[in-house]
Amino acid sequence: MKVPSTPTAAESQAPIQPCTDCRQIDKNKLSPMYKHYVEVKEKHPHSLLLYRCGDFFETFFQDAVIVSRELELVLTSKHGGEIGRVAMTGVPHHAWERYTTQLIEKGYAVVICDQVEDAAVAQGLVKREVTRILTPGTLLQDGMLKASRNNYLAAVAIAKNHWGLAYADISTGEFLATQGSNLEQLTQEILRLQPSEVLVPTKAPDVGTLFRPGETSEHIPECLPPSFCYCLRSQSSFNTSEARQKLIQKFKVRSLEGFGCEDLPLAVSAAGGLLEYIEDTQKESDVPLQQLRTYAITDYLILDHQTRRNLEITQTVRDGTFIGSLLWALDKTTTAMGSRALKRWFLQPLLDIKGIRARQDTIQELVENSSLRHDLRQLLRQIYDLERLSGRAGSGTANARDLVALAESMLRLPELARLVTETRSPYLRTLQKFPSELEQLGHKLRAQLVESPPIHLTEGNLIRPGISSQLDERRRLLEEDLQWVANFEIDEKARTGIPTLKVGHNDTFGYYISISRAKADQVPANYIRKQTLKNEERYYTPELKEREARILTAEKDLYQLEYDIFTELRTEVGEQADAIRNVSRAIAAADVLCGFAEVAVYQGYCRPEIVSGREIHIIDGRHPVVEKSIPAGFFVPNSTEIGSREQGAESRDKRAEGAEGTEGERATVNRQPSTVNQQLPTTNYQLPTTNYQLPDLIILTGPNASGKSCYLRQVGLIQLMAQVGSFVPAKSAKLGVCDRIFTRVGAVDDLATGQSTFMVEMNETANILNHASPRSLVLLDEIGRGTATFDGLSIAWAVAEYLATEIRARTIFATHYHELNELASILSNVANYQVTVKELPDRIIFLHQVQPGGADKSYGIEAGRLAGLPPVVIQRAKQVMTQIEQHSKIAIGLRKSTQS
Ligand SMILES: Nc1ncnc2c1ncn2[C@@H]1O[C@H](COP(=O)(O)OP(=O)(O)OP(=O)(O)O)[C@@H](O)[C@H]1O
Repeated sequence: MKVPSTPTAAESQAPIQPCTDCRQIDKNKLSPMYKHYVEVKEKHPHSLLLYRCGDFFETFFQDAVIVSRELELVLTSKHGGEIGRVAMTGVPHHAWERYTTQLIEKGYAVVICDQVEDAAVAQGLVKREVTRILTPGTLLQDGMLKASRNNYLAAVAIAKNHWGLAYADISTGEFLATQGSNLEQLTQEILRLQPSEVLVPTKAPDVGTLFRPGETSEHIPECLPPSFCYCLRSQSSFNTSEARQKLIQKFKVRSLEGFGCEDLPLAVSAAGGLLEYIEDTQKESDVPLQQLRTYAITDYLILDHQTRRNLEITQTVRDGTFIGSLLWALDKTTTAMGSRALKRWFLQPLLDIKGIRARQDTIQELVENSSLRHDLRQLLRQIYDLERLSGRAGSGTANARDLVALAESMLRLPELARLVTETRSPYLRTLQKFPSELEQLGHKLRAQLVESPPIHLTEGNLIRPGISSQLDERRRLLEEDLQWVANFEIDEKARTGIPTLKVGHNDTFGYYISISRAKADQVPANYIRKQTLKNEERYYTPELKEREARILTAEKDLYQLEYDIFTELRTEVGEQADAIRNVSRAIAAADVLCGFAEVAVYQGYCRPEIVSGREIHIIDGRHPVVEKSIPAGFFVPNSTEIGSREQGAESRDKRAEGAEGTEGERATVNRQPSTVNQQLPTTNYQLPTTNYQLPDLIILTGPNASGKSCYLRQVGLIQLMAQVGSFVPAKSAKLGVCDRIFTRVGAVDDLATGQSTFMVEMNETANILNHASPRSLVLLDEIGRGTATFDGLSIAWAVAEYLATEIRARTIFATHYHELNELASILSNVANYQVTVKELPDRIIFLHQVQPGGADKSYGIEAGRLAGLPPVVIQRAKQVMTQIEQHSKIAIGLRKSTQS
């Protein structure tokens, strides 16, 4: 048991509560180590400072309070000089990465202040320096990053309604920038990227503050969603001309024209601000970034945050899990690079038909050539994360295991090239050639590094024999000394006649002669006692001590030499980082396409024909996730036909090109409901007189749980997958390229912004009506259900009418308002479809078949019965329904219309 030490005079006068804030204290009242701690902390007031003390990284004062709370560690205290006790908590030095990762995931920045000299030889206070600054967006360490996810650092520059955005993943080197003129777009872009940290320029004095997700500040512009980490940066680092200069210097170019951002001042400003931050945080390492790429948001299919969420691309809506998401069903990649690329592709689907076809051609070749696909997947499995490994080499943070993994992967490249020699498709052809220097480098690394090196770089055992004569010579001398120690044991056993005598070693006491206590009286006179244990006495002799000193020095020199050879190799790899990353991009793409081909074969997907028209023509489509989640053969396929190119659109195009066209082509048609139902509204819109081959808008009705939402999402997912380049779950498909996909599916209260379910629904609907075009695909599920029935029906009617006539977006509108079926008789580009059920006397059977025509019942009460509502409630609901059906005006109207 540890006996508490008697307090010194200073301690007994000190306040009982330990000091938990070092900002206001007199530093001169601190002992030297704490004084140094406070000085370092003053330079990094917004980060948690982990300060190396022996075998621990300690935190003190306010940081100790935070760290103990966040990591659930015991908060203790320690005497800190005249000031008295200081709050303290710490983590073992070998586990710092694990604890730091937890802190960073919680949105903190961490500064590591390590010992930079050997404590054993230090004169006075051990020298310590800041060796790393870790923030959520600037991580490079393998253990801190998720292999299948990019870790983006973003920077924004906002000027009134205009904005610039730059983002980089410093672990993979991607660096991109864009500019726009609508702040809502910036919000959506941030939501798409899900950055780990966003830099915001500010004039406020509190530069450096890191706001954790959910924390608010007047300095964070309102358009930036609160769920991210924001770091305030000085405005000066975002100054456009300085930013421009910084980019020019970094990439050694004359102008930014080649990057496509010479005329995008806000994009340049954000990119410059981002670069400066990387330089500030990565003090010792020069992070290799790829050249800046500029993009426009409109270069890709636009999916807003709600749509990505509703289509459950990366996680499910219900519980936010990966299992059950689209990527769960489709990710058959075998490398971390491929898995990240797949995610990126889904967040930026293509508009360019040629680009889509290039991906399709590759998948097709891999589908047709199954042995190639199989061999390729086998080979890719042996390739490590070249993208991140080369980044770590370039920034000087790679360890020897990283370089061995790099070497093994680079040595697979010739095999990869041989495998694809005969291939025709674009993505495989790029693998046919790779720079020969990479293979040579792979050979060199394999020849020089041992097969399984340790993680630490300063403990030797990194370099193979025969690489450096100097190294070999030192190893030989060290070996001799170690042999001397072994012989010394044998000799001493013989000399003393103690057969159990042993020569041992530990880090604290060095070499010693161990003798059991029973034989202690037999030790020779020249043995000097070193340590007494329960059953053992430990001794040394002057000659053993001398040998120990020699061994220590030899080891130190040897390790240093190995380290130097290693860092030379690492620098050489770093110089090839760009070339390695080019290869890794090609490998990642091939991996994604191989995975798509694999899914296509095993799930029976087809190659969709991508056309320039507006049609969405799917024969026997399936929902890729639902079909995987239910027993094979149980999913009922359904077809979809919407959005043919009507002649009116052609004449509109001609008008746009300057040809004649008159309003005469338009007429008010079918403005009365076809039935004589005066309860239903007429339309105020005009439609082209020409006949539509396919409807633009489908009203989809059907009972609860019949499969409406599933069908709706299935169409969205098929379109999305097709624009990513994947094959799709259908018998066949002919799809026009969409500019945007919108979904409005089952809203939930947005408690964070204080919006009700209905307001969320209306906001989302307004967004769709304000941005959709005839090229968009709009999927609406139960619009208007969050308010009173008649308000809801009226809104649903007006929204459907507006989409079909004013916007003419391809739309599927699932609803329980059967009254909307009337629209089809008023508007020629609207059609009714229903999901069918079979009605038996005592129950209904879900057929999940989508067929022409409108449903007239929702069987909601039946759904309630199946869900287990008490029979008395079901009975009462039936009575109420009968009453409503008899007396509701709309119901009366509908009855009249069917009778007439
Ligand atoms: N085509 C299909 N084949 C087989 N099962 C299906 C099909 N479509 C849907 N299902 C199953 O039916 C369930 C209910 O489907 P869904 O949620 O789409 O119904 P819904 O009509 O939207 O219901 P509600 O109107 O109550 O929201 C799904 O979870 C799925 O398991």
